Amino acid sequence: MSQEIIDTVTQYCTKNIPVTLISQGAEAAIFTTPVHPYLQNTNEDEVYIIKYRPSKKYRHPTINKALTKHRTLSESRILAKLFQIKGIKVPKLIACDPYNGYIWLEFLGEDLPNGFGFSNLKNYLWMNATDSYHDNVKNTLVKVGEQIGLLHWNDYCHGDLTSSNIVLVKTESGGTWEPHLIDFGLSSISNLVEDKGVDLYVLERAIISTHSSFSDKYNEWILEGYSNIYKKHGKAGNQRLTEVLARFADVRMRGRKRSMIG
Ligand SMILES: Nc1ncnc2c1ncn2[C@@H]1O[C@H](COP(=O)(O)OP(=O)(O)OP(=O)(O)O)[C@@H](O)[C@H]1O
Repeated sequence: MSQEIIDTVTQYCTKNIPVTLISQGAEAAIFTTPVHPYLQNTNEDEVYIIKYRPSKKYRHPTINKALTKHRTLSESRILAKLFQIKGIKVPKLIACDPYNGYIWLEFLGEDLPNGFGFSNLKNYLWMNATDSYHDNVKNTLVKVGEQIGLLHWNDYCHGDLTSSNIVLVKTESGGTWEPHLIDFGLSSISNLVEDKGVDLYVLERAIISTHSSFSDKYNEWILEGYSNIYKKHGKAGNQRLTEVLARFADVRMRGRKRSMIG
């Protein structure tokens, strides 16, 4: 399966654009390339992301085409709009070919020291497991909450908010990390508290499942950052925050009941 996808992408990109597969999920295959699609590269160390949505064998070709186009366009539109919103950090959209299912993006993140892997939130928390309550960890998690708060305040919902979909980028000074959100394949524009509550619940579950010993504190810090954003908007902000948090508690309760009943 993988080789077939690599061949398709290699052929599409031509030999002028070398690609390396770095991840293959349920929806898409992710490649890196040193080549920008329409600018002359000035820096040989540049890396870009190519996200390709392969067609599914079990789907009718017409449905495949329609879904590929719809999902590729939807993710690109949301990324382009989010990039315009002050404070929200997402990868830059560089190019999009909705008919063939390709998105070209800015590459974010780096390898963490000591073999802890790529700098997503999940690996970062593993890296800090021996000093979990350090101020740096708190600052990072509060900033994660702020990113989600900004997203929700602007009525966007992520739809797949796991700790792997939060990439940490080192600040210029090198001492701290700036969380960026990636993978908007399931995202939507939504003012429903239900969608926001589900986003918060999905991330809470992701943190509990991979970092259970410290998850209470971690989730508290994320909510602290989230609340900071809403509280900046005075009475209206506080009211909307109360509604989202109430629904979040409700979603959590439903989740518990479901796992008890099975
Ligand atoms: N802009 C980016 N910069 C750096 N790495 C990225 C970027 N976009 C994606 N990746 C890497 O590729 C992985 C998969 O990307 P993404 O989540 O967008 O694809 P996906 O197919 O929807 O994934 P999945 O099906 O696993 O949810 C990410 O977890 C990340 O490691």
